[in-house]
Amino acid sequence: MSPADRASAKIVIRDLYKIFGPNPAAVLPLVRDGVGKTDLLEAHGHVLGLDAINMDVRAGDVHVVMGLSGSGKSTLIRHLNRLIDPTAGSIRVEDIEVTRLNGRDLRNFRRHRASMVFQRFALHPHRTVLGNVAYGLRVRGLSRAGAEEKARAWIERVGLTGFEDRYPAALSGGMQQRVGLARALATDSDIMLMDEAFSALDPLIRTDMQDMLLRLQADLKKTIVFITHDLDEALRLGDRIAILRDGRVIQEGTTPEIVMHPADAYIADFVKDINRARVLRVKAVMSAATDGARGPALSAQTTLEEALTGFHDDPSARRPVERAGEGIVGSVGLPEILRAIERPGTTGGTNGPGAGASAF
Ligand SMILES: Nc1ncnc2c1ncn2[C@@H]1O[C@H](COP(=O)(O)OP(=O)(O)OP(=O)(O)O)[C@@H](O)[C@H]1O
Repeated sequence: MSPADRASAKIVIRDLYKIFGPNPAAVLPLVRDGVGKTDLLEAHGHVLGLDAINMDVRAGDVHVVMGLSGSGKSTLIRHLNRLIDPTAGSIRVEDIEVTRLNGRDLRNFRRHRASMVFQRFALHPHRTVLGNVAYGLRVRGLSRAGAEEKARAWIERVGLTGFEDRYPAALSGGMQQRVGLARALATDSDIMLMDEAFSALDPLIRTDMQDMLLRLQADLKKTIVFITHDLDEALRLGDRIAILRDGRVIQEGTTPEIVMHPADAYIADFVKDINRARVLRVKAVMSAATDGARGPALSAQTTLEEALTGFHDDPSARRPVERAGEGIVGSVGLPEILRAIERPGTTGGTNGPGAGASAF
Protein backbone atom coordinates (compact mmCIF):
# COMPACT_ATOMS: atom_id res chain seq x y z
CA MET A 1 0.00 0.00 0.00
CA SER A 2 1.43 3.40 -1.00
CA PRO A 3 1.83 6.24 1.54
CA ALA A 4 -1.17 7.98 -0.08
CA ASP A 5 -3.32 4.89 0.35
CA ARG A 6 -2.16 4.54 3.92
CA ALA A 7 -3.23 8.11 4.57
CA SER A 8 -6.74 7.31 3.30
CA ALA A 9 -7.02 4.14 5.40
CA LYS A 10 -10.22 4.06 7.40
CA ILE A 11 -9.30 1.14 9.60
CA VAL A 12 -5.69 0.61 10.65
CA ILE A 13 -4.77 -2.60 12.46
CA ARG A 14 -1.31 -2.83 13.97
CA ASP A 15 0.46 -5.81 15.56
CA LEU A 16 -2.78 -7.41 16.64
CA TYR A 17 -2.53 -10.65 18.61
CA LYS A 18 -5.24 -12.80 20.12
CA ILE A 19 -4.39 -15.81 22.19
CA PHE A 20 -7.05 -17.95 23.85
CA GLY A 21 -6.20 -19.82 27.05
CA PRO A 22 -5.58 -19.40 30.76
CA ASN A 23 -2.70 -16.91 30.57
CA PRO A 24 -2.35 -15.26 27.14
CA ALA A 25 0.00 -12.53 28.38
CA ALA A 26 2.48 -15.13 29.63
CA VAL A 27 2.77 -16.87 26.26
CA LEU A 28 2.62 -13.74 24.08
CA PRO A 29 6.44 -13.34 24.10
CA LEU A 30 6.75 -16.88 22.73
CA VAL A 31 4.39 -16.03 19.88
CA ARG A 32 6.32 -12.81 19.21
CA ASP A 33 9.45 -14.96 19.02
CA GLY A 34 7.88 -17.06 16.31
CA VAL A 35 6.14 -19.96 18.07
CA GLY A 36 3.31 -20.97 15.73
CA LYS A 37 -0.23 -22.19 16.29
CA THR A 38 0.52 -25.91 16.51
CA ASP A 39 3.43 -25.56 18.95
CA LEU A 40 1.58 -23.05 21.07
CA LEU A 41 -1.25 -25.53 21.52
CA GLU A 42 0.81 -28.67 21.96
CA ALA A 43 3.60 -27.33 24.16
CA HIS A 44 1.90 -24.43 25.93
CA GLY A 45 -1.83 -25.20 26.02
CA HIS A 46 -2.97 -21.97 24.33
CA VAL A 47 -4.80 -21.36 21.04
CA LEU A 48 -3.31 -18.79 18.70
CA GLY A 49 -6.27 -16.89 17.23
CA LEU A 50 -4.46 -13.97 15.58
CA ASP A 51 -0.75 -13.59 15.03
CA ALA A 52 0.78 -10.17 14.28
CA ILE A 53 -2.02 -8.84 12.08
CA ASN A 54 -1.24 -5.60 10.25
CA MET A 55 -3.89 -4.37 7.88
CA ASP A 56 -5.04 -1.10 6.34
CA VAL A 57 -8.62 -0.93 5.11
CA ARG A 58 -9.11 1.97 2.73
CA ALA A 59 -12.21 4.13 2.93
CA GLY A 60 -14.78 2.99 0.38
CA ASP A 61 -13.21 -0.43 -0.25
CA VAL A 62 -14.66 -3.89 0.12
CA HIS A 63 -11.82 -5.51 2.04
CA VAL A 64 -12.26 -9.27 2.10
CA VAL A 65 -10.71 -11.48 4.75
CA MET A 66 -10.58 -15.02 3.47
CA GLY A 67 -9.39 -18.26 4.98
CA LEU A 68 -10.46 -21.75 5.87
CA SER A 69 -12.29 -22.72 9.02
CA GLY A 70 -10.21 -21.89 12.10
CA SER A 71 -7.90 -19.47 10.31
CA GLY A 72 -9.05 -16.56 12.49
CA LYS A 73 -11.54 -14.66 10.30
CA SER A 74 -14.33 -14.34 12.86
CA THR A 75 -11.85 -13.53 15.60
CA LEU A 76 -10.47 -10.71 13.47
CA ILE A 77 -13.78 -9.13 12.45
CA ARG A 78 -15.07 -9.32 16.02
CA HIS A 79 -12.12 -7.25 17.14
CA LEU A 80 -13.19 -4.44 14.85
CA ASN A 81 -16.25 -3.64 16.96
CA ARG A 82 -14.71 -5.04 20.13
CA LEU A 83 -16.90 -8.08 20.52
CA ILE A 84 -13.46 -9.52 21.37
CA ASP A 85 -10.61 -7.83 23.24
CA PRO A 86 -7.12 -8.28 21.84
CA THR A 87 -4.22 -9.81 23.73
CA ALA A 88 -2.03 -7.06 22.23
CA GLY A 89 -2.10 -4.53 19.44
CA SER A 90 -4.18 -1.63 18.21
CA ILE A 91 -7.15 -0.97 15.94
CA ARG A 92 -7.81 2.59 14.84
CA VAL A 93 -10.89 3.77 12.98
CA GLU A 94 -9.87 7.24 11.83
CA ASP A 95 -8.99 8.95 15.10
CA ILE A 96 -10.70 6.43 17.38
CA GLU A 97 -8.59 3.77 19.13
CA VAL A 98 -11.18 1.00 19.23
CA THR A 99 -9.26 -1.10 21.73
CA ARG A 100 -9.65 1.69 24.32
CA LEU A 101 -13.39 2.30 23.90
CA ASN A 102 -15.60 1.50 26.84
CA GLY A 103 -19.17 1.86 28.04
CA ARG A 104 -21.17 4.50 26.24
CA ASP A 105 -18.41 5.30 23.73
CA LEU A 106 -18.28 1.68 22.67
CA ARG A 107 -22.07 1.45 22.38
CA ASN A 108 -22.10 4.62 20.28
CA PHE A 109 -19.32 3.30 18.09
CA ARG A 110 -21.29 0.12 17.40
CA ARG A 111 -24.51 2.02 16.77
CA HIS A 112 -23.18 4.81 14.61
CA ARG A 113 -19.92 3.73 13.05
CA ALA A 114 -19.80 -0.04 12.50
CA SER A 115 -22.90 -2.05 11.67
CA MET A 116 -22.70 -5.81 11.38
CA VAL A 117 -24.37 -8.33 9.07
CA PHE A 118 -24.29 -11.90 10.39
CA GLN A 119 -24.32 -15.26 8.65
CA ARG A 120 -27.45 -16.39 10.48
CA PHE A 121 -29.21 -13.07 9.88
CA ALA A 122 -29.84 -12.45 13.62
CA LEU A 123 -33.24 -10.89 12.99
CA HIS A 124 -35.78 -10.33 15.76
CA PRO A 125 -38.30 -13.13 15.13
CA HIS A 126 -41.18 -11.29 16.77
CA ARG A 127 -40.70 -8.10 14.74
CA THR A 128 -41.88 -7.60 11.17
CA VAL A 129 -39.51 -6.73 8.32
CA LEU A 130 -40.32 -3.08 8.89
CA GLY A 131 -39.85 -3.47 12.64
CA ASN A 132 -36.48 -5.16 12.20
CA VAL A 133 -35.12 -2.49 9.89
CA ALA A 134 -36.57 0.37 11.96
CA TYR A 135 -35.38 -1.07 15.28
CA GLY A 136 -31.80 0.20 15.09
CA LEU A 137 -33.08 3.64 14.14
CA ARG A 138 -35.46 3.73 17.09
CA VAL A 139 -32.57 2.76 19.38
CA ARG A 140 -30.66 5.69 17.96
CA GLY A 141 -33.46 7.99 19.04
CA LEU A 142 -35.46 8.52 15.83
CA SER A 143 -39.21 8.97 16.18
CA ARG A 144 -41.35 6.02 15.18
CA ALA A 145 -42.56 7.81 12.04
CA GLY A 146 -39.04 8.93 11.10
CA ALA A 147 -37.57 5.46 11.67
CA GLU A 148 -40.31 3.78 9.63
CA GLU A 149 -39.99 6.20 6.75
CA LYS A 150 -36.28 5.61 6.55
CA ALA A 151 -36.71 1.86 6.99
CA ARG A 152 -39.20 1.73 4.10
CA ALA A 153 -36.72 3.46 1.83
CA TRP A 154 -34.02 0.86 2.60
CA ILE A 155 -36.50 -2.01 2.29
CA GLU A 156 -37.18 -0.73 -1.21
CA ARG A 157 -33.45 -0.49 -2.00
CA VAL A 158 -32.97 -4.17 -1.18
CA GLY A 159 -36.02 -5.19 -3.22
CA LEU A 160 -38.41 -6.11 -0.41
CA THR A 161 -41.24 -3.64 -0.98
CA GLY A 162 -44.51 -5.43 -0.25
CA PHE A 163 -42.97 -7.57 2.51
CA GLU A 164 -42.86 -4.89 5.22
CA ASP A 165 -45.43 -6.62 7.42
CA ARG A 166 -44.07 -10.15 7.13
CA TYR A 167 -42.23 -11.87 9.97
CA PRO A 168 -38.76 -13.34 9.36
CA ALA A 169 -39.99 -16.94 9.64
CA ALA A 170 -42.21 -16.35 6.59
CA LEU A 171 -39.24 -15.31 4.42
CA SER A 172 -36.66 -17.33 2.50
CA GLY A 173 -33.02 -17.19 3.62
CA GLY A 174 -32.13 -14.76 0.84
CA MET A 175 -34.97 -12.45 1.82
CA GLN A 176 -34.01 -12.62 5.47
CA GLN A 177 -30.50 -11.55 4.59
CA ARG A 178 -31.87 -8.66 2.53
CA VAL A 179 -33.55 -7.56 5.74
CA GLY A 180 -30.21 -7.94 7.55
CA LEU A 181 -28.56 -5.81 4.89
CA ALA A 182 -31.30 -3.15 4.97
CA ARG A 183 -31.03 -3.00 8.74
CA ALA A 184 -27.27 -2.46 8.58
CA LEU A 185 -27.55 0.12 5.80
CA ALA A 186 -30.35 2.03 7.52
CA THR A 187 -28.06 2.98 10.40
CA ASP A 188 -25.94 5.08 8.00
CA SER A 189 -22.77 3.81 9.64
CA ASP A 190 -19.84 4.25 7.29
CA ILE A 191 -18.38 0.84 8.13
CA MET A 192 -20.11 -2.47 7.52
CA LEU A 193 -18.78 -5.68 9.01
CA MET A 194 -20.09 -8.70 7.12
CA ASP A 195 -19.29 -12.04 8.74
CA GLU A 196 -19.91 -14.86 6.23
CA ALA A 197 -23.04 -12.87 5.39
CA PHE A 198 -23.93 -14.91 2.30
CA SER A 199 -22.48 -18.29 3.29
CA ALA A 200 -25.76 -19.79 4.46
CA LEU A 201 -27.51 -19.08 1.15
CA ASP A 202 -28.03 -21.33 -1.87
CA PRO A 203 -25.51 -20.65 -4.66
CA LEU A 204 -27.87 -18.78 -6.99
CA ILE A 205 -29.31 -16.63 -4.22
CA ARG A 206 -25.79 -16.03 -3.02
CA THR A 207 -24.73 -14.71 -6.41
CA ASP A 208 -27.81 -12.45 -6.45
CA MET A 209 -26.86 -11.06 -3.07
CA GLN A 210 -23.28 -10.47 -4.19
CA ASP A 211 -24.59 -8.60 -7.24
CA MET A 212 -26.88 -6.53 -5.07
CA LEU A 213 -24.08 -5.67 -2.67
CA LEU A 214 -21.84 -4.59 -5.56
CA ARG A 215 -24.64 -2.46 -7.02
CA LEU A 216 -25.36 -0.80 -3.68
CA GLN A 217 -21.68 -0.34 -2.96
CA ALA A 218 -21.04 1.39 -6.31
CA ASP A 219 -23.43 4.04 -5.06
CA LEU A 220 -22.87 4.04 -1.29
CA LYS A 221 -19.09 3.52 -1.09
CA LYS A 222 -19.13 2.20 2.45
CA THR A 223 -16.03 0.74 4.00
CA ILE A 224 -16.85 -2.95 4.11
CA VAL A 225 -14.92 -5.73 5.80
CA PHE A 226 -16.29 -8.96 4.36
CA ILE A 227 -15.40 -12.34 5.82
CA THR A 228 -15.68 -15.45 3.67
CA HIS A 229 -14.16 -18.90 3.28
CA ASP A 230 -15.09 -18.90 -0.41
CA LEU A 231 -12.38 -17.84 -2.85
CA ASP A 232 -14.77 -17.07 -5.72
CA GLU A 233 -16.78 -14.80 -3.46
CA ALA A 234 -13.59 -13.13 -2.22
CA LEU A 235 -12.29 -12.47 -5.74
CA ARG A 236 -15.68 -11.27 -6.91
CA LEU A 237 -16.34 -8.81 -4.12
CA GLY A 238 -12.97 -7.70 -2.85
CA ASP A 239 -11.15 -4.52 -3.81
CA ARG A 240 -8.46 -6.04 -1.63
CA ILE A 241 -8.25 -9.50 -0.17
CA ALA A 242 -6.33 -10.68 2.87
CA ILE A 243 -5.76 -14.42 3.10
CA LEU A 244 -5.47 -15.80 6.63
CA ARG A 245 -3.92 -19.04 7.71
CA ASP A 246 -3.33 -20.11 11.31
CA GLY A 247 -4.07 -16.57 12.46
CA ARG A 248 -1.56 -14.93 10.10
CA VAL A 249 -2.09 -12.87 6.97
CA ILE A 250 -0.17 -14.84 4.38
CA GLN A 251 -1.03 -12.62 1.42
CA GLU A 252 -2.86 -9.38 0.92
CA GLY A 253 -3.60 -7.82 -2.42
CA THR A 254 -6.04 -7.20 -5.24
CA THR A 255 -7.67 -10.03 -7.18
CA PRO A 256 -5.10 -9.88 -10.02
CA GLU A 257 -2.20 -9.75 -7.57
CA ILE A 258 -3.42 -12.86 -5.82
CA VAL A 259 -4.44 -14.78 -8.93
CA MET A 260 -1.39 -13.87 -11.01
CA HIS A 261 1.24 -13.70 -8.25
CA PRO A 262 0.27 -16.03 -5.41
CA ALA A 263 2.66 -15.50 -2.50
CA ASP A 264 3.31 -19.16 -1.74
CA ALA A 265 2.46 -22.74 -2.62
CA TYR A 266 -0.59 -22.76 -0.37
CA ILE A 267 -2.21 -19.84 -2.18
CA ALA A 268 -1.05 -21.00 -5.61
CA ASP A 269 -2.86 -24.25 -4.99
CA PHE A 270 -5.91 -22.37 -3.79
CA VAL A 271 -6.16 -20.23 -6.95
CA LYS A 272 -5.06 -22.72 -9.57
CA ASP A 273 -8.57 -23.79 -10.58
CA ILE A 274 -10.05 -20.31 -10.58
CA ASN A 275 -11.65 -19.22 -13.84
CA ARG A 276 -9.26 -16.35 -14.49
CA ALA A 277 -11.30 -15.00 -17.41
CA ARG A 278 -14.21 -14.42 -15.04
CA VAL A 279 -12.38 -12.85 -12.11
CA LEU A 280 -9.74 -10.75 -13.89
CA ARG A 281 -10.79 -7.45 -15.37
CA VAL A 282 -9.42 -5.41 -18.24
CA LYS A 283 -7.89 -2.88 -15.81
CA ALA A 284 -5.51 -5.60 -14.56
CA VAL A 285 -3.96 -6.24 -17.98
CA MET A 286 -4.31 -3.00 -19.95
CA SER A 287 -1.36 -0.78 -20.76
CA ALA A 288 -1.40 2.99 -20.39
CA ALA A 289 -0.43 3.58 -24.06
CA THR A 290 -3.29 4.44 -26.38
CA ASP A 291 -1.37 4.64 -29.68
CA GLY A 292 -2.99 2.61 -32.42
CA ALA A 293 -6.03 1.68 -30.34
CA ARG A 294 -9.18 1.56 -32.43
CA GLY A 295 -12.78 0.43 -32.39
CA PRO A 296 -15.30 0.73 -29.57
CA ALA A 297 -13.84 1.25 -26.09
CA LEU A 298 -13.95 -1.46 -23.44
CA SER A 299 -14.69 -0.57 -19.83
CA ALA A 300 -11.77 -1.09 -17.44
CA GLN A 301 -14.24 -3.07 -15.30
CA THR A 302 -15.08 -5.56 -18.07
CA THR A 303 -14.09 -9.13 -17.24
CA LEU A 304 -11.58 -10.71 -19.62
CA GLU A 305 -14.26 -13.22 -20.59
CA GLU A 306 -16.51 -10.42 -21.81
CA ALA A 307 -13.59 -8.52 -23.33
CA LEU A 308 -12.68 -11.47 -25.55
CA THR A 309 -15.87 -11.05 -27.55
CA GLY A 310 -14.66 -7.59 -28.60
CA PHE A 311 -11.86 -9.17 -30.63
CA HIS A 312 -13.88 -11.64 -32.68
CA ASP A 313 -13.93 -9.43 -35.76
CA ASP A 314 -10.36 -8.24 -35.55
CA PRO A 315 -8.01 -10.35 -33.40
CA SER A 316 -5.01 -8.10 -34.08
CA ALA A 317 -6.75 -4.90 -32.93
CA ARG A 318 -5.90 -2.94 -29.81
CA ARG A 319 -9.03 -1.65 -28.13
CA PRO A 320 -9.15 1.61 -26.19
CA VAL A 321 -10.02 1.18 -22.50
CA GLU A 322 -12.19 3.70 -20.68
CA ARG A 323 -12.85 4.28 -17.02
CA ALA A 324 -16.09 5.85 -15.80
CA GLY A 325 -15.57 9.56 -15.28
CA GLU A 326 -12.02 9.54 -16.67
CA GLY A 327 -12.48 8.73 -20.35
CA ILE A 328 -9.84 6.72 -22.25
CA VAL A 329 -7.14 5.52 -19.86
CA GLY A 330 -5.24 2.94 -21.92
CA SER A 331 -5.55 0.09 -24.38
CA VAL A 332 -5.64 -3.66 -24.47
CA GLY A 333 -4.98 -6.36 -27.06
CA LEU A 334 -5.76 -10.04 -27.39
CA PRO A 335 -2.23 -11.32 -26.58
CA GLU A 336 -2.11 -9.86 -23.06
CA ILE A 337 -5.67 -11.02 -22.34
CA LEU A 338 -4.79 -14.56 -23.40
CA ARG A 339 -1.55 -14.52 -21.38
CA ALA A 340 -3.45 -13.48 -18.25
CA ILE A 341 -6.12 -16.13 -18.75
CA GLU A 342 -3.63 -18.92 -19.34
CA ARG A 343 -3.09 -20.95 -16.22
CA PRO A 344 0.49 -21.57 -15.10
CA GLY A 345 1.53 -24.94 -16.46
CA THR A 346 -0.77 -24.99 -19.48
CA THR A 347 2.02 -24.13 -21.91
CA GLY A 348 4.49 -26.75 -20.82
CA GLY A 349 5.99 -24.67 -17.97
CA THR A 350 5.91 -25.71 -14.35
CA ASN A 351 2.64 -26.05 -12.61
CA GLY A 352 3.54 -23.11 -10.41
CA PRO A 353 4.90 -23.22 -6.89
CA GLY A 354 1.73 -24.93 -5.71
CA ALA A 355 2.16 -28.02 -7.84
CA GLY A 356 1.19 -31.02 -5.81
CA ALA A 357 0.28 -29.06 -2.69
CA SER A 358 -2.80 -30.56 -1.14
CA ALA A 359 -3.57 -28.12 1.63
CA PHE A 360 -7.20 -28.07 0.53
N1 LIG B 1 -13.41 -18.50 22.61
C1 LIG B 1 -12.43 -19.26 22.11
N2 LIG B 1 -11.70 -20.06 22.92
C2 LIG B 1 -10.69 -20.81 22.44
N3 LIG B 1 -10.32 -20.84 21.14
C3 LIG B 1 -11.02 -20.07 20.29
C4 LIG B 1 -12.11 -19.25 20.73
N4 LIG B 1 -12.60 -18.59 19.64
C5 LIG B 1 -11.87 -19.00 18.58
N5 LIG B 1 -10.92 -19.88 18.97
C6 LIG B 1 -9.90 -20.52 18.12
O1 LIG B 1 -9.26 -19.49 17.40
C7 LIG B 1 -8.97 -19.93 16.07
C8 LIG B 1 -9.63 -18.99 15.08
O2 LIG B 1 -11.04 -19.18 15.16
P1 LIG B 1 -12.08 -18.38 14.27
O3 LIG B 1 -13.44 -18.77 14.70
O4 LIG B 1 -11.74 -16.95 14.29
O5 LIG B 1 -11.77 -18.95 12.84
P2 LIG B 1 -12.60 -18.76 11.50
O6 LIG B 1 -11.61 -18.60 10.43
O7 LIG B 1 -13.61 -17.70 11.69
O8 LIG B 1 -13.30 -20.16 11.36
P3 LIG B 1 -14.85 -20.52 11.05
O9 LIG B 1 -15.04 -20.17 9.60
O10 LIG B 1 -14.94 -21.96 11.32
O11 LIG B 1 -15.66 -19.66 11.98
C9 LIG B 1 -9.47 -21.36 15.98
O12 LIG B 1 -8.38 -22.22 16.23
C10 LIG B 1 -10.50 -21.44 17.07
O13 LIG B 1 -10.58 -22.76 17.56
